[in-house]
Amino acid sequence: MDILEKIVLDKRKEVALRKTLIPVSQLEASVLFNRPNNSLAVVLKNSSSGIIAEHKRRSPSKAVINNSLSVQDVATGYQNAGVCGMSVLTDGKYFGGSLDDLLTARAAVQMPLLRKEFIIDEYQILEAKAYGADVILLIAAILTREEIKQFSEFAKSLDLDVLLEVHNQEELQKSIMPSLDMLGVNNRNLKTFTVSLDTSKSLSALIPNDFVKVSESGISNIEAIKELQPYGYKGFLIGENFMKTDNPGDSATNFITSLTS
Ligand SMILES: O=C(O)c1ccccc1NCC(=O)[C@H](O)[C@H](O)COP(=O)(O)O
Repeated sequence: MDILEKIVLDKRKEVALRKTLIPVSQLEASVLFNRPNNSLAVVLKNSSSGIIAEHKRRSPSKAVINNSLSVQDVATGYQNAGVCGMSVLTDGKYFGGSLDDLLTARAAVQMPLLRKEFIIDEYQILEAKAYGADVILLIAAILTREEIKQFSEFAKSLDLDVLLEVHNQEELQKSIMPSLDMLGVNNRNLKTFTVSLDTSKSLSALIPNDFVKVSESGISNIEAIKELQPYGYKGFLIGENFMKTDNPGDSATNFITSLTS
């Protein structure tokens, strides 16, 4: 069983339990539920840096990255750095995150927030909206084409952006549909945990121009971004490279300054 299969197995149990604790009516009554969307896709289209900075305490590939920072400080630091949006990992078991992290980030900043989660049920999309997200992630490797269609259309009906993530050509080809805003190519091989920018490069030509292209994982220097920009990438999701430092906001500031100067 690979890591995604393990995560999904646990996620099904977790979501079943969460549904018994917080009914849909309570999520829909959240003050954030009617908040207008701040579109990450629109911000990325108009940005010269395209940085989406992630809050990531730990991961299956790297164990602990940084456990000692407040989400509020990280979010404020990223916003001050001028990133286009922030990704907040909300999975607890494998990444040490939570929906409260998303809520804390939402209270601290106005920029677009991505709920980084392993979505396998519409209920999690309602949670994303209720806790202040602007964007959801759908992972093609764990969903059928029918589920991608159902979940992305449901997200659009709630005024959320949709980032669809793929790892290979097969996942990409089954996923293309008009209810997606952004197509993300994940450079991390989830069987070996190795990262290669070649994944983003080789899939770029297969992504129709209607979608904002995002490259995810393993981006640790500005040279990587300069290498990917000619392939049409407008968004770059960076986690560990910022989170492994004592001050992710300052690290993002220095990164963006070198990239845009
Ligand atoms: O990061 C992992 O080890 C991981 C393992 C299994 C599933 C997903 C995983 N990561 C989620 C992400 O997509 C990354 O956190 C994100 O792209 C940032 O990556 P990085 O800049 O390499 O921290």
